[in-house]
Amino acid sequence: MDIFRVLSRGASLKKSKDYKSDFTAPDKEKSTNELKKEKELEIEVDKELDFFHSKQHKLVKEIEVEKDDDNEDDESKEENGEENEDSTKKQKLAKITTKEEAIKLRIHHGSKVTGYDIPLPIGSFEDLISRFKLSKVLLQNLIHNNFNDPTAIQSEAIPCSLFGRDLIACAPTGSGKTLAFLIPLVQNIINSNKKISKDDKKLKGLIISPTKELAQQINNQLIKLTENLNINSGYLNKSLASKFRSKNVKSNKFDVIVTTPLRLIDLIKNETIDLSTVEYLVFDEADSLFQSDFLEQTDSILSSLTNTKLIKSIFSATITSHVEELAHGIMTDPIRVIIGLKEAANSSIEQKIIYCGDEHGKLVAIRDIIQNGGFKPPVIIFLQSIDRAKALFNELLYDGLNVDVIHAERTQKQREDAINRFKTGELWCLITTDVLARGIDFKGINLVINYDVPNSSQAYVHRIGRTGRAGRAGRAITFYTKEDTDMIKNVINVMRASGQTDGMPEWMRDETALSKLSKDRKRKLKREQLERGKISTVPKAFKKRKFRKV
Ligand SMILES: Nc1ncnc2c1ncn2[C@@H]1O[C@H](COP(=O)(O)OP(=O)(O)OP(=O)(O)O)[C@@H](O)[C@H]1O
Repeated sequence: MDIFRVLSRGASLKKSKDYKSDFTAPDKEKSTNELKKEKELEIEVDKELDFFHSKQHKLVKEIEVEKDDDNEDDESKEENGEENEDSTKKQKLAKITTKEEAIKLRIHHGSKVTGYDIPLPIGSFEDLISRFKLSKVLLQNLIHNNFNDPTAIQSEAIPCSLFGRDLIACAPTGSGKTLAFLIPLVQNIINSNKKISKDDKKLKGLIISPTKELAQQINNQLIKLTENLNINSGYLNKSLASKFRSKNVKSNKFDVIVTTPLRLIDLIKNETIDLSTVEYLVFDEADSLFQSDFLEQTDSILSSLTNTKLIKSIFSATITSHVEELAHGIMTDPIRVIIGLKEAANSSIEQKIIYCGDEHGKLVAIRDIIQNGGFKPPVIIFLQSIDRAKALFNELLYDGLNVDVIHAERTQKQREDAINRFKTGELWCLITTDVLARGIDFKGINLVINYDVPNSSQAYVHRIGRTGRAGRAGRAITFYTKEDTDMIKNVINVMRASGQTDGMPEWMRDETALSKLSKDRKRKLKREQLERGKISTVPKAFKKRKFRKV
């Protein structure tokens, strides 16, 4: 790619009146062919230099301009299935049209796609316009939110769901799985709504998430994506659930509902929600929803979804073979998309483990990181229980750190406040339990500290996945003590699979150095909480003034 040709063009600041604002020569001096080539080159260069896809591509800008010029007309052409000839020409770029191109893209992305009759991936969001008549308003909403190019999982998952296929999708943390299920869901709803009158609208989409924070985050993303599309989505929080229970709200008020399992089951039991019209079902963080503590609830939701046309998708960064087996049991000919390695963490996270001996050693280690400049905010610290999260919070508060704590015993308001302060940078460090380990998208977290070793390799992948998101770099440090001899093996396995052996002591790098955990032992570790010593170095009398009840 001739990057320098384009970058050096217009380097002279002498600007005659014949020259355009970007200092390029006037168009009349160039042939149409030259101009076309130059435009294509600019788009390519834009893409090559725009590592985090933060710039709007010219191609897309042009589609937007056309749209703005003739908004209504375009939409009606779209409805009639007509296409604007000019924009079709422009859309020729970044298309995947052959199996060979698909193979190349899949090698580049590290994607493995299996199943019967697999559709070609997409090379760009614009590709969706010609192949699936993607709504231009939806494309505009993507661009306005700076989603310019599809990530690997989006390239594969979106066409599968638009073709109405059941889907098992596994891709690294922070790689854009949310949009991978929201874009086709929204487009499918746009298509269905075109065929009916406003009064006949019915609830069509259901998204299940294991935590309230994640459900709310998904709904926020959905609201941004559906701007000007006349699509109603609702996060089933306490207040909305009570409106359903008192029959002040009916299912057909919404096109999509995002919820945690228990809230929904409560309404199913009271027969105040009608799920028989739902056509698209997504289980986000599916492996957690298919684990024994959630399985009964998941099953009961599934039995209320009676529409024979129901399309099901499951998404997670960690999908075990047991979960896949369960998924196959409820799906029809699903397509399986795996991005990267199933057992690995996101490759942009630098992982390290630190041996601390005992509990006292952990406090010494964290203070050492703080004092030696390794604690670059924003930082998230994970602990195994609410009591331990509270105890560490009071220790670090005593040290004068700008810190807060989130756990299941804090009120929804306190949790939301802390999250907002953390997001705006007012708060530097958030201490939490596994309640925030999955799906939560804090932008630009620099460091995740596992103060307590997570109890499974999946929990480890999700916790450290709060950093290193959307192409950014991140760091993860895990403390371990003599009590963690078995538990740390889960972490070591993920580090090995992710090529991060530099972050472990040299003697551990040899694969034969540590005996493997049996399946039984892994299961036991997941179920039981390790007994740990108290977190405290400062006598209570000294702490009194700063001690806060949390
Ligand atoms: N196509 C895109 N271009 C640029 N940024 C994107 C794109 N798709 C998603 N993102 C951004 O990437 C970040 C991570 O996305 P998302 O939360 O969907 O990740 P995820 O794969 O679901 O992660 P997790 O497994 O932790 O739930 C978000 O901030 C999102 O806005």
